[in-house]
Amino acid sequence: MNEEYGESSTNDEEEDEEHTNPNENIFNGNQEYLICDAAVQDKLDYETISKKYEIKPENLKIIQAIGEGYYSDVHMGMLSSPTAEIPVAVKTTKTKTGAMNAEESEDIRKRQRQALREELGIFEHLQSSSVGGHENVLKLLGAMTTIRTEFCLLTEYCECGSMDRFLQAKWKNGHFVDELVIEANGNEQVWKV
Ligand SMILES: Nc1ncnc2c1ncn2[C@@H]1O[C@H](COP(=O)(O)OP(=O)(O)OP(=O)(O)O)[C@@H](O)[C@H]1O
Repeated sequence: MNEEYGESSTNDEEEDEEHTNPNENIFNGNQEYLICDAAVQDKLDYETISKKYEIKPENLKIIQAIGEGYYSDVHMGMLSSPTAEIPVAVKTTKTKTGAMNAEESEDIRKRQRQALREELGIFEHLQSSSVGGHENVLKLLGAMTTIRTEFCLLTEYCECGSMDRFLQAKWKNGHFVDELVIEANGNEQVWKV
């Protein structure tokens, strides 16, 4: 998405509400847009990181929560493209900040957005042709960086979840060794589970 947003009202109470239903909190049409006279630091909070990856909110449908990290909640969603619906993992700031008050809550969310912004930068770099990209590197499929309440990054959805848990489960079941095979891939040999 690469739109110029006009001024809109900012409701601090709304922003600091702790929601119990994750799907209610994100992408619920409750958007906050760029305030033109915001401090420079605040403006940075809304700047488009990458025009190439920016998507429109209406093209993303959140389906269900699938995990959480230290800085983020992760949902499975469907991204609409002109030709297809693509399953994606959607990483957002956390629904519950655990903050004691509104100010603290916004501070925490700012740090979470910063962490996601940095992650997005790394992802973008890894996709680039100069680095080469790789079939085993998670693909970045989109991002929303200009709407504070909908800040998120979208990657391809991995049906088996996180690799560490997947491998640990295999190890515990004793399946790990049996399922490892080497496949010839041109001149290279690649491990396949
Ligand atoms: N692309 C994906 N496909 C499927 N599940 C995912 C995907 N990305 C994340 N998850 C799920 O969400 C969980 C947390 O995501 P992730 O591992 O990215 O967080 P983290 O790196 O630990 O968090 P943070 O960056 O906030 O510290 C994972 O353990 C996994 O279950």
